[in-house]
This record gives sequence, structure tokens and C-alpha cells, in this order.
Amino acid sequence: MRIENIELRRVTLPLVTPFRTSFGTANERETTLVRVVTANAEGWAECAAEPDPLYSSEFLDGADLVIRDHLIPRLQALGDRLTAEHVATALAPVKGHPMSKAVLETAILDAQLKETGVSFGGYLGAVHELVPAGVSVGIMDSIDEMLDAVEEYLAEGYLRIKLKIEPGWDLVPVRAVRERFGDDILLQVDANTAYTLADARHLARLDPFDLLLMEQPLKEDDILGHAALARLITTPICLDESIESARDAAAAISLGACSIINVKPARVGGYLEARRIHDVAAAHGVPVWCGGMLETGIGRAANVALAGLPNFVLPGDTSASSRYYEQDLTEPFVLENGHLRVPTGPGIGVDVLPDVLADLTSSTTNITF
Ligand SMILES: CSCC[C@@H](NC(=O)CCC(=O)O)C(=O)O
Ligand SMILES: [Mg+2]
Repeated sequence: MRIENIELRRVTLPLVTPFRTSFGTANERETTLVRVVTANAEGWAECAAEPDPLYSSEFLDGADLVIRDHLIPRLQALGDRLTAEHVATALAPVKGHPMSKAVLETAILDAQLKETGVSFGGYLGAVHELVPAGVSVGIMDSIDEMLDAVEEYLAEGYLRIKLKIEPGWDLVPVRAVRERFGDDILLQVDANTAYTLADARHLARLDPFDLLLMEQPLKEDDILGHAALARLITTPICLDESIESARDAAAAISLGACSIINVKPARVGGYLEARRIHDVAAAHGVPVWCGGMLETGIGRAANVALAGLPNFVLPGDTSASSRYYEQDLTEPFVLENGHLRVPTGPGIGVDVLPDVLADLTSSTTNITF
């Protein structure tokens, strides 16, 4: 595929409500969009890196620099040999930076699929037309405020509730949700690495609440700690930040560090590695679900397609656009009986709204090939 140019575009979208996790509070989503232009198509993707290196070591300004100065030159060196399937190998000499690599691979894949008229779901192997939607509920100032939010999401039709937790906000909110909404709703928690193995006895006090899973309780590099914790609690452990590759997934599963995996294409370098993780997990009988990084409709479209693969058996953080945005960069994703519809058009199957894009763009960098 011959790329004519790649455009990096910084955009900022206000969030409908602040989103607080154990590592901070977000009031807006700032991201870098990548547009890959060929003679016959343009591919789009968004970078999941946050402005600050708090979810992982990547951060947005660093991603821009790595993309511009260290990754794109390696893609230019491929010339006409460049296809989406070549990207990971071409970028492998650059250590780390999976989110920067993912946004390039995804935008190139989108352009490639638009040229060939194949959808993301068709290319990745989606077997479902609709995928079940869960929703992530942030840490809030009061239990009542959190319960009101959960009530609203359940009324909208979300099929699974995920509560962000941290020391001091864990047992009480979980107990409150169970007491208010009963034992039948699918409920899970996400600690974003906020605990240590010394908290095992405390975390075991969540066991009676029949949670679907406990996501990333310990530090991202503490695989053995998660394996030890798994022997001390009955709630299934799900890993997020710890899994950056199919190799990580195989090791974590083999060591008993997790029995469920949150698959985030951005965290693992792109959708091709995400599919490999899906396949490794399936081979071990380990279910996966699609995680989220507050994607706009651009990234959301690709995530929903991925969530259509057969081993994505748990509702993902694939919420409707309205969970985060008053105005999305694409036509909004809306719930249909608690599900999102997998786009069927070529590539990601959604179009960026030009007027909205222009309004939200703060800078543009163009790199010719
Ligand atoms: C800003 S928090 C992003 C990472 C977090 N993501 C979510 O909680 C879901 C966000 C979403 O709905 O996209 C996670 O650790 O799983
Ligand atoms: Mg998580």
C-alpha cells in the first residue's frame, strides 16, 4: 500500500462528567488522531495515551514525538511493501510504546481495509453483529452519588457494572450496589494497581459479593503477586495493565495470575496482537472482554468490531458514546437492548464528522511519505 501522507491531529473532547480512578480524575479526553492518506482511502485511528503517564508509562506528548521521530521513519523505509501486517515487525526495534505503535497500525489497517472494502469485524473474525455493553463507574464523592449513577446506567440498559475501587472505596460501594440492586446484576471492580499483596485479607472481604472479577488489583509488573493473591481470594482475577502481549498473556495464565483478561488493543500494540491474545486465552479456556480508554467513536468502532470475536464472552467497557461525550467525533454509538452494533462498512465503518473535528482540533502535523 502506498501512503501519501500521515496527519497527526490533537483534539480535546469534554467529558459529560468527571471520571475518577485510583490514579486520578479526568474531566476531558485529549488525544492524538492519526489520519493515513493513500490515493484511494484515508484511515483513522486514535491514540489511547493519556496526557499524563499515570495509567501506563506512555503519555500523549511523548507518543507524538515517538510516532513522528522514531516510528514513522521506520514505516517510510518499507516503501510500497508497507501493509498493516508489516507494521509490528517494522516497529519492533523500538522498545515499548505500544499505544504509539497501535495507533499507527490501526490507521494503516483502516486505510487498507477501506481500499479493499473489508470491514474491521470481517477482517478480525467477528462472529456477532451485536456485542453486550458494560459500563465503568468512577470513584465518586458519595455512595449516594454512585448509586444514582448506577441506577441511571442500569435504566439505560447496560448489562454489566464495573466499579472503580481504591483503598477506602471498595467494600462499602460494592456492598451498597448489592444491597440496592440485588445479586443478579453483573458486577465487577477495577483497582488499577492500587493494592498490594499485603491487602489480600482485605480484598478477600469482597468474595461474598459474587463479583464477576477483580481487575488489576496489584502493580502491573507483579505477576507472581497476582498468582499468590489468586490462591487467597475466590473472586476471579482479571489482568489489564499487566498484559502487553500474547506472550504476557500466556505467562500470566500459566502462572495462575489471572483467569480472565481485559483486552485493550491500544495497550498491546494494536488489533493484530489483541487478536493473538484472544486466541491464546481461548486456547487456555480463559474468557476475555474488550477494555476501553474512553475512545471516541473512531476507536470505539474498532473496539466493538474486536468485541465481536468468539472468546469475547463477557460484556466489555464498550459503552455508548453518551457515557462520556455530549458530542462524539462520529455519529454516536447508541445502546440497543444493552448492546452495541458492530459496524459493517469498510474499515472501521464510521466517518469522522468534519465540522466537529475542526471545532475540537488544537494542532495538526502533516508528514509526507
Ligand atoms: C482513564 S481510565 C482508562 C483505563 C480504564 N478504563 C475503564 O475503566 C473504561 C473506560 C471506558 O469506558 O472506555 C481501565 O483501567 O480499564
Ligand atoms: Mg482496567
